[in-house]
Amino acid sequence: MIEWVVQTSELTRTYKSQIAVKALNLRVPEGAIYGFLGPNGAGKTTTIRMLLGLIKPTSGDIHIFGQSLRSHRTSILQKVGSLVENPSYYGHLSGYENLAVFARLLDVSAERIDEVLEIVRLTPAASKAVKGYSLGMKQRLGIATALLANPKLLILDEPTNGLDPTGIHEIRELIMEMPRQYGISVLVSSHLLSEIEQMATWVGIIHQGNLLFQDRIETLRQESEAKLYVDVDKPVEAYNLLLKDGYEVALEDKSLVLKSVDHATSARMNRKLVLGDVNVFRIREHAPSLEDIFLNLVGTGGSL
Ligand SMILES: Nc1ncnc2c1ncn2[C@@H]1O[C@H](COP(=O)(O)OP(=O)(O)OP(=O)(O)O)[C@@H](O)[C@H]1O
Repeated sequence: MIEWVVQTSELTRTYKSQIAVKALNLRVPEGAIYGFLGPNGAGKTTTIRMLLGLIKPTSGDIHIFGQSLRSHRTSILQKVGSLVENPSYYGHLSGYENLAVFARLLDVSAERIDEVLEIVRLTPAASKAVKGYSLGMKQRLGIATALLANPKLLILDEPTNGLDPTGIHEIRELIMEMPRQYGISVLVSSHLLSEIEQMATWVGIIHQGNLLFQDRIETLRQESEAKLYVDVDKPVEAYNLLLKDGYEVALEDKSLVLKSVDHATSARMNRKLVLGDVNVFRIREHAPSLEDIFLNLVGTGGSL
């Protein structure tokens, strides 16, 4: 059975008359890298802020580690590390000194500072002033801060925003290590499908406050497997003919759609249709990309 580290029920947040997040039932499995994907303005940050107790839901519930955030807020948030928007640092202090400030607040040992610097690969730059850090280094310092108190869950809101390809790669590699090496589940938001595709094990797609898809990334990939599209003059008759003959067939926009694309099946199916007095205009194979599926869900307005 899957253990859910985050479970929301009908989570909703409105701003005046605008619904930013609509009856969200988010499920983040333990050990997952959950890619929370959606175009700008979809409701990702609003959801994340609710999960971190930074804003109150208008309605609905949040359970993290199986406990209600409302009644166990402090104990839950002690085990959650987060990076939301660009964190602010003391530019004149070094990376180490900045972490030491947080470590004192969190009552964390000096050894842990060294450990998190090592994890985010900032040890060589630990004594350098943060004002000299690149944006990628600052984001890694942000993740180091989030890791200080040994969290079981890491919540990262668009951590690669504004980074160059090298910076994006470093953050991605870092995120991918979290469940495997440190037993930390991750919820990471992004508006870039390509990014989520490369690191997530689960994906939730949000658009205009609605969760349109949520499952394992493989399930999304299966949707992009090749199918056979058959255009005929009498789609309904053809559909019934194939169905009666035991084909796994569906009717989509007047085309028959079959899962199987092997030669023998398509030849047999073609013969069946022709003998059944159906004119076959075209048999074509098509495999939608993940991008097609995403755009289909959110419409072409969604940025990728
Ligand atoms: N404080 C606020 N007051 C009014 N409306 C808000 C507020 N915060 C967010 N919204 C609105 O709620 C909707 C969801 O915004 P949100 O920031 O959660 O989206 P997002 O998916 O994180 O997008 P982005 O990637 O652009 O940050 C948007 O239409 C936004 O304008």
